[in-house]
Amino acid sequence: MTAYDYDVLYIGSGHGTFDGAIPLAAKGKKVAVVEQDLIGGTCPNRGCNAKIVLDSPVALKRHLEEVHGIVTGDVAINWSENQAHKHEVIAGLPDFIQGLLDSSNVDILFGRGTLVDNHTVKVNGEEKTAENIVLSTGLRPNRLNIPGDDLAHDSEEFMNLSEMPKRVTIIGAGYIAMEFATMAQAAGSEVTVILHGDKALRAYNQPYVELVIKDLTSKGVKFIREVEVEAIVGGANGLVVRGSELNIDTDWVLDATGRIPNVEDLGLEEVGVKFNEKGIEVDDHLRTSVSNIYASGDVIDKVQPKLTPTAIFESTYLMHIFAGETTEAIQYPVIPSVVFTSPRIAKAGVTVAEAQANPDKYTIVENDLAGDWYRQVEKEQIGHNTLIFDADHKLVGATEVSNKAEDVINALLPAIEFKFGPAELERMVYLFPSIASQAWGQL
Ligand SMILES: Cc1cc2nc3c(=O)[nH]c(=O)nc-3n(C[C@H](O)[C@H](O)[C@H](O)COP(=O)(O)OP(=O)(O)OC[C@H]3O[C@@H](n4cnc5c(N)ncnc54)[C@H](O)[C@@H]3O)c2cc1C
Ligand SMILES: NC(=O)c1ccc[n+]([C@@H]2O[C@H](COP(=O)([O-])OP(=O)(O)OC[C@H]3O[C@@H](n4cnc5c(N)ncnc54)[C@H](O)[C@@H]3O)[C@@H](O)[C@H]2O)c1
Repeated sequence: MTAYDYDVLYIGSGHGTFDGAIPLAAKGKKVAVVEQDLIGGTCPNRGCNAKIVLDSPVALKRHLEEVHGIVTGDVAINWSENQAHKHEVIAGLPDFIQGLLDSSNVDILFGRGTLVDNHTVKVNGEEKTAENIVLSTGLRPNRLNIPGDDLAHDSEEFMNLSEMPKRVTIIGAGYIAMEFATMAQAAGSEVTVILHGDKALRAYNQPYVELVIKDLTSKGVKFIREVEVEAIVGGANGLVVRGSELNIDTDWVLDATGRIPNVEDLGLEEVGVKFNEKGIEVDDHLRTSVSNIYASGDVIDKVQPKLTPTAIFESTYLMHIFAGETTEAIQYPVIPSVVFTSPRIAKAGVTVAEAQANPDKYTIVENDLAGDWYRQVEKEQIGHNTLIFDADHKLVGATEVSNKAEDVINALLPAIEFKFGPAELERMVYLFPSIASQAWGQL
């Protein structure tokens, strides 16, 4: 029998790796993680955690504006203090995650990993062998291929801004564009969002997306639809974003046109691992076209949303595979998602579009939450949800736009995932008064 250096070697140290690698090593397997940058990857360092700290005063500001009169006085966000606070909260996360890896005896190999053959990875000129290899290299920002694209910035640079620029122009209308437009506006910038189509956040219920756009527009954000950006040029007074019949003077440009998989210079072609522009191709066991090489997290070409909960589920599934605890194919649970605009839009399960396309299978119930006494407590101005039931009147999908949409969708998730009927619903008792109790009361 061949002796390898490791049972499992992961390339990349994000959620696609560490949530599984730590318990796997704790079960006695010999595990290594290769990382070329900060331990923990995107989510803790330049994604979810960083973003939610910066967003916290934005959500608070909205709340204070809604109860204005009850609470008096002007509210303004001090961006440099917000930035310093973010740094305080997240700076220790790589060491914290490294501590968890160390204490489970996971070897961390700092440097860029490349495949040499199906059992060998080269890091800093040194070759390490493993019985199984997991590719968990994540995504990086797409850059528009236009003249002056080097004058634009990405989401990481936005989240490191020590001062918020006076005028911010955002290209794209996905998660990053909408969340960062919300933050920049609340921090005092004049914000313009350029859409190349006519819709933002395509995966979400469009009437709710339009409510958020209307709200941002009322605060001064400009949304310009159906424009192809052609160039970014330096002007006498900052920058100019040029598009079809459009010239926008601005100080700072965010390229938020999506994220692309890290598949280059990894040795994939040489070893025979198949991939395409959406990521690495895997089977229903997350195995690539080379049988002992797996993929996990955002780098996979998949239909599930490329989010942290998906990456955690995949790395945990692989842990069970490598520990010999399952040979079953991966069965994804219902994966919820949320856009941290203000108000938020969250969803889980069957979408409104799917339900509308299949009226024989689903019943759609729309709720205007303005009449809900609990929502009036905080004088919330925007609140709607849509619940989708199957033929047995079991909840199969939900979406909400409100300040606490993520909490409502989280509260409803067990009913969707486990297909609760009346007996189970009756036994779920929530604290009262609370948002979960109100949400549950709708079922
Ligand atoms: C601005 C932003 C906000 C986000 N907000 C949310 C949110 O609110 N909620 C949510 O669920 N998701 C959010 N996401 C998505 C979330 O961050 C990702 O889904 C998650 O981080 C994916 O984890 P991963 O392990 O697959 O990839 P990553 O965390 O990207 O990790 C990949 C790692 O691999 C390393 N690497 C790559 N190539 C090599 C190599 N050859 N050798 C060594 N190391 C290598 C990289 O340095 C990186 O550390 C956000 C993303 C961004 C960009
Ligand atoms: N709350 C969250 O969970 C959250 C927040 C931020 C990011 N993320 C994750 O990060 C990833 C990246 O987010 P994102 O917002 O960059 O991507 P996205 O795919 O959500 O949005 C990309 C946007 O860019 C537009 N676009 C594409 N090409 C363009 C072009 N040439 N010109 C103009 N517009 C163009 C698209 O129409 C779309 O509106 C997503 O996969 C998401 O899962 C999640």
